[in-house]
Amino acid sequence: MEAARPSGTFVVVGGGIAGVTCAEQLAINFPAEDILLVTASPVIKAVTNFKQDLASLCSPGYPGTHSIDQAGLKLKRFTCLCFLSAGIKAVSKVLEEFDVEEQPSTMLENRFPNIKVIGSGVKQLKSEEHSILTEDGREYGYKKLCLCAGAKPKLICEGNPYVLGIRDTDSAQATDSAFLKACENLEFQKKLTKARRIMIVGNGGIALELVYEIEGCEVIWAIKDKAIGNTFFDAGAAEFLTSKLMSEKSEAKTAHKRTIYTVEEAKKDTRTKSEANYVGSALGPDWHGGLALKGTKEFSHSIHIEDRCEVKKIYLQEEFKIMKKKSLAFPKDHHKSVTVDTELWPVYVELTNGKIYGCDFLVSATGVTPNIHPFLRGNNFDLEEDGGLRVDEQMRTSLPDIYAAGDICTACWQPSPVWQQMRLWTQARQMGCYAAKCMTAASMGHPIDMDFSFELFAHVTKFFNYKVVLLGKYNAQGLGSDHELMLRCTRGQEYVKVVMQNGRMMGAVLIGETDLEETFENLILNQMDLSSYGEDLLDPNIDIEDYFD
Ligand SMILES: Cc1cc2nc3c(=O)[nH]c(=O)nc-3n(C[C@H](O)[C@H](O)[C@H](O)COP(=O)(O)OP(=O)(O)OC[C@H]3O[C@@H](n4cnc5c(N)ncnc54)[C@H](O)[C@@H]3O)c2cc1C
Ligand SMILES: NC(=O)C1=CN([C@@H]2O[C@H](COP(=O)(O)OP(=O)(O)OC[C@H]3O[C@@H](n4cnc5c(N)ncnc54)[C@H](OP(=O)(O)O)[C@@H]3O)[C@@H](O)[C@H]2O)C=CC1
Repeated sequence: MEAARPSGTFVVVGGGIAGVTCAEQLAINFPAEDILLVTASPVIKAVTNFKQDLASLCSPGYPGTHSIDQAGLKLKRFTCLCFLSAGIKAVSKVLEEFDVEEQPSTMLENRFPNIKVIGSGVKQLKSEEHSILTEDGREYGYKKLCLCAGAKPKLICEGNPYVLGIRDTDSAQATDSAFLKACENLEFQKKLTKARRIMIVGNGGIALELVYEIEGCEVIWAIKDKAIGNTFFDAGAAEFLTSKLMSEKSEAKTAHKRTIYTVEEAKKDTRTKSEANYVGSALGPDWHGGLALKGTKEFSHSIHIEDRCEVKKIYLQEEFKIMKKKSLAFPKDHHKSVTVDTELWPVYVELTNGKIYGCDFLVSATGVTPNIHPFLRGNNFDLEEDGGLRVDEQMRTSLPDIYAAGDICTACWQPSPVWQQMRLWTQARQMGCYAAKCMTAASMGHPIDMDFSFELFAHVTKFFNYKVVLLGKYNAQGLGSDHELMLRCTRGQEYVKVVMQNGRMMGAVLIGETDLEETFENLILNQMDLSSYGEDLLDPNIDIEDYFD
């Protein structure tokens, strides 16, 4: 084994958006120092085309005019909101727009000559010795380390080849490369092309996107809740979206937010790595954009929702046949629902509502677990209940000189009343950038204020081809019963909900082209007393922007 480098280096683990943003910010702050980015994935994720004058305050320092065709990569366009406080009480707001690009790591090194990408997974962290061991047998010392190793799908059932999770690009995209054989169980797209019926379990972001995108394959969608999309929506918004889901998909649907970049090119450039230990980045926005999510059948949409239920048991075909023979094993009702279905299926799923469905495979879209094992084992980190590394208001973990950002960490500071952590692209970028600033401040002995990004929760995405903006306590999270809601809804067009508490706006859900986001962001941030405006706030005949100018 090679000797550890002299400690004195900043090391970042993870080539996802949190790690790359962190490394870039460190490279800018310390142009004369080597920044090591150690990553298990063959591509890194970078934010490009950061368009906005004040962006440098929170961007990783991109020139802003990155060529779209660079290296022939397709881009993922992503729009998000960024709030800039001027260091004084007044907070101004600027719409931030950027692209997310998966790139070979050499592109990052070319842009930032003081970043060195180590294409090998971290096998072990030796926190007491301030060093990490990589899969390729090297050891690197660090003076400050930032862990950005992301998260992995939390599956309803581990080790079952018929239960797929969706995380890295490879798990969603089929290719026949030897490299991917290790990920065979995760080749979602390949399996889908042969599928007649699948079951999707879970009610969050991935499930919402999948049920809308999948064509030519029956989808049984099993959700714990009464309404769809519980992580993002209340029952009203869910109903607004369900009607869209159940209607035939429009032509416009095919205009994706962004296109997925195929990693094949990057893989040709890949350094030696342990295939079995490969851990990819989360796909992020528009991950399904370039995938053919089509099953064997000719129809477009066939979705059946089973609500208020969970998966009770999964039977392989042979197991199921035996069970069926011993008919006593199933209550009468079960038997009925199975015998109606004369087709044979590779796998059968028994739900807690008593129904059994045969299908080709299941997608477990049931959330994520921070990636803390196995490489952090043996280090005494404080963990939060969700399995994340606890970080304080300066992104520090409980161990000296170790920071964390993105999906791997759990924010444990006292948050602003209108911010909460969600494991999202935007927050991964903001945390990565802020962690680098904290590492810099600590190295230089300077104090640092909490970044403005954490003043207000703001997420922009698309579901069922509607623009969706979520602001603040959009689902009245943590407000108890002490709040009221105001709604405006035009079926098929827009759904607007605001959450009010003591006359102040605490959150909002905006579905469709409402044009309200800027005004509402301001109202949530400045906590103006809006009691006197009453329902005028959502009156479509009043130009609310003028009102508050
Ligand atoms: C299918 C899907 C769709 C999504 N869609 C959206 C969306 O539309 N909008 C949105 O805001 N968010 C979305 N997300 C969430 C978003 O992608 C994540 O929150 C974000 O990518 C997290 O970034 P990260 O850098 O923390 O982690 P990741 O992107 O997961 O990166 C982790 C990095 O760590 C590396 N790594 C892991 N273990 C090791 C190790 N031992 N040694 C070295 N390197 C290691 C990995 O190779 C990877 O490079 C989606 C997620 C998924 C899975
Ligand atoms: N457009 C966007 O913004 C997108 C964002 N993402 C992000 O990517 C990450 C992964 O997405 P996803 O996997 O959908 O995770 P989410 O956290 O969004 O959703 C997980 C869902 O699974 C449910 N669930 C958890 N355990 C079970 C179980 N055992 N049985 C049945 N249901 C269960 C959860 O219910 P409960 O909440 O009650 O536990 C929740 O509805 C998330 O951070 C998500 O925010 C993903 C896709 C798109």
